Amino acid sequence: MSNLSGRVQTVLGLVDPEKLGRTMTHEHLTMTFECCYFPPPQGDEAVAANPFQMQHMHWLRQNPYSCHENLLLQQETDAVRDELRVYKQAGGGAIVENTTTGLERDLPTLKQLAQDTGVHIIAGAGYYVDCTHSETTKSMTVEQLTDVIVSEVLNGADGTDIRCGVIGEIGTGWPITDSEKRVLRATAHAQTRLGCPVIIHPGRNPAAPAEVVRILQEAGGDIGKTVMSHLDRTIFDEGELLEFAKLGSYLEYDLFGTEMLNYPYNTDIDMPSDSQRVKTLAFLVKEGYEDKILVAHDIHTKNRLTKFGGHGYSHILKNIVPKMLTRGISQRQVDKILIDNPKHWLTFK
Ligand SMILES: CCC(=O)NCCS(=O)(=O)O
Repeated sequence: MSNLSGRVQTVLGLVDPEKLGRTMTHEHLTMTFECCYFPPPQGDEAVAANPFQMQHMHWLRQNPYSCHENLLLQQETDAVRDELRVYKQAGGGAIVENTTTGLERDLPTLKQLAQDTGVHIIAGAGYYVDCTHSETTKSMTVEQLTDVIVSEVLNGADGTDIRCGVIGEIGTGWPITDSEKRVLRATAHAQTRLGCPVIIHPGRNPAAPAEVVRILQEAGGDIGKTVMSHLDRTIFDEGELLEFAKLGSYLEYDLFGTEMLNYPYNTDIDMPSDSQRVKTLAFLVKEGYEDKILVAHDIHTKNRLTKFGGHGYSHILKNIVPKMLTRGISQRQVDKILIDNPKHWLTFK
């Protein structure tokens, strides 16, 4: 048994899982999303170049990826620090920071934020989607990728001694590329060696989550200790959702606060509203999946910070939980979703 067993690994070291409290399992505190820049609608170039004005707030919410400056969350560490203090006051205890290689992960900043705010921060190991894989990453074998991921958890990442406490978010697209498949296999191998939590970013297709699970399973991964992120923009049909849920992963609704008409990365997708998300959670609870649900905001652009008129990291605690309680989800079930499920997922075997 390793010294990680039965513990959660934060950027400040190992902690007793009981200490986490309410946990958002999919956030970003410092990163860049330049890899996913999407050109603005024709005629909107001037707004995109000068977005942070009151009269442009609605445009920015509808077109968050069409403005370079909005994608640079790493410029807002002071605002994020203030927000984490608000999150703590609102009853938050921990945050899983999902920034992996390809998104400019910054572990020293995460460590400083944890020290400054008292919020437990758990950092992510591994690689984001294919378009961010370097030539070196693309040329690595599964064994080499596994060694890197294991080392990020056991020794520290990016030349620091700051250790990651989860693998992910591991990025995959649709269809899943060869390089992404190698990273998935390495993730499963590393998970077998470490007994650690894994979290996946699936492609934007209803078949994508199950295909990822198939690849992980074939490589020996522990699906019961794996989170499937972004289900809110991926699986819409209730029957398909229940089919996927049967595979045994955690089911994460992590885009709370995101409401947009035209989702640029796949215009066939209708991004749900927060009310629709709550309805889906109530459905999953009714179907017996209360032990498998996780929630978060996945803040990854500036406009979602309260400094820029956004909902911030406390939106779920302040606004969504009261709504859940009026839609058939009990306080005990809310506590499972916010406290118990994250704790069980994050604890090393
Ligand atoms: C890095 C943040 C991220 O990948 N978020 C998911 C965005 S989306 O695929 O749901 O649009």
